[in-house]
Amino acid sequence: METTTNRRVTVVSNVNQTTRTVAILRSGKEVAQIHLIAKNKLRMKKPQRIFDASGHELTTTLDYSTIYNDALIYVSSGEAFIGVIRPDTNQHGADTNTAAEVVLLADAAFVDNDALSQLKHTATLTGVVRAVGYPDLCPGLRFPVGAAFLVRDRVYPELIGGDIGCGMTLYRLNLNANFQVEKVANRLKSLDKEWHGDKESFLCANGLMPSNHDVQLGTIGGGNHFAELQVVHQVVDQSVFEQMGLKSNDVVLLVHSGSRSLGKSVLDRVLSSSGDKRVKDGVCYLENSPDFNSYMESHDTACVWARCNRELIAQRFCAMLTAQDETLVSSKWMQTIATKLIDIHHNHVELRSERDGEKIWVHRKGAAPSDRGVVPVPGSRGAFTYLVRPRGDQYGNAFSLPHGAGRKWTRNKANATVSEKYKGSMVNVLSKTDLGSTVICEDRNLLAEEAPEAYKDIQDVVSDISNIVDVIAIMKPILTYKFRRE
Ligand SMILES: Nc1nc2c(ncn2[C@@H]2O[C@H](COP(=O)(O)O)[C@@H](O)[C@H]2O)c(=O)[nH]1
Ligand SMILES: [Mn+2]
Repeated sequence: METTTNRRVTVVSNVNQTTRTVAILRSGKEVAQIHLIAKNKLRMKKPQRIFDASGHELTTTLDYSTIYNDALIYVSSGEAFIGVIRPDTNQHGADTNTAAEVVLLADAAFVDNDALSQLKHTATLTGVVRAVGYPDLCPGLRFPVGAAFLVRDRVYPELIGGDIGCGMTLYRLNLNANFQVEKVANRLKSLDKEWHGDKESFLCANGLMPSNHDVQLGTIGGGNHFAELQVVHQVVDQSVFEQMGLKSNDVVLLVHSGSRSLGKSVLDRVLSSSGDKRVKDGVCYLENSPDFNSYMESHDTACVWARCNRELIAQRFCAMLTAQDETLVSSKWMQTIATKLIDIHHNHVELRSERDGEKIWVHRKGAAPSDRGVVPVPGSRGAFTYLVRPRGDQYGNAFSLPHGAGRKWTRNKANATVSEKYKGSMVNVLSKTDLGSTVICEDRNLLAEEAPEAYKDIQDVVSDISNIVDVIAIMKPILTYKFRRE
């Protein structure tokens, strides 16, 4: 004879967690019962996934047998669990180990399950006290991108990645928007070729020693690095916009690049010298140990180098724009052409004070700092960039924000899908965007991999952070530089 256990549960809408209803759940066919309750009582059109209060997805009969009286059951229409995911909780909601808090700040934005698993895994690493995934969360090689990690007493180089110091710099240009984009596009020569100006003086002025990575100084690099001219599409907060030194007819330059081979060599050194220590959980260095000191010195140098790289890319870009000799540009000259408004790293580690005053290492892997004023959150070359100002104390979101829209498709998927979709006309179609902007990218694969449809919807990303930021302005791309052969 079948035994029937009735349990009183509260069924909650994952997206809008104030929408909930109490119901009696009978054992057997729980999925169908919960779907019915979600449709009839929560007015959900297509309930799909079911989670417990810890964020664990309920998929097996065994999962359902552990539902206890008064449990909270979250129903989603396919999106990932929203809220604090606690690894390995028991049926009463208490942690069975000391794993950290996992926070996922995504609701409207699509989040890949592999990315979520990677995020949860980071919360099990020793010393990690909070792992926060932003709506741009996507899978990395071993650790996710679009996340920040608060870690006590140690640093994990792999939670920063190889492009140490990668970030975004925003300049206001002393040009008005009336110039002809195509004319300007023709002036832009390769920003991937070596810069033949006086590197040594440039480095020295920035406190850096020459190294064999300097052939790449001032070069943009592959992947999703870019330099982009944008105009103002909409001003949302006029007073903050003006305080930033912006006017509605301004043209801005957004540069996204990092430390090129220098940062990669730092991570490579960490991985190759770690030997057997490099287990699943990654290499970590205890605060003030010799390895920690040596890593932090290289990390800090890579961050300064990355910042200089963005500055030199901007100088070369502006020199080409104004038909100057790009080898002769200088910071002083740049100040007559442009004003730097924002300059942030989104791959780095830094020490901060937590709410309780305790010092904590904030690791960012594709996460913009939220304690330095307004930051840009770009979508793609075919989407808007939002200038957002953090609001509130920012503790819950680990002093960080999304660094972009984040990839929806892997590079392989984007390449295959986009090449198939546009076939022979791909280069022509993708050299313009739906926003009417022009794209310079002479590498077919990169053009496809970086197509706007390969990225998540930036509006979803911004709506997911609407309770922790204010939108100040929305910028529209007019010319994106990715890669030119000559
Ligand atoms: N405005 C533009 N945004 C872009 C472009 N290519 C990528 N992106 C966005 O930037 C972030 C950067 O990600 P990262 O992990 O490489 O640091 C990415 O998530 C996109 O949202 C572009 O050409 N223009
Ligand atoms: Mn980056």
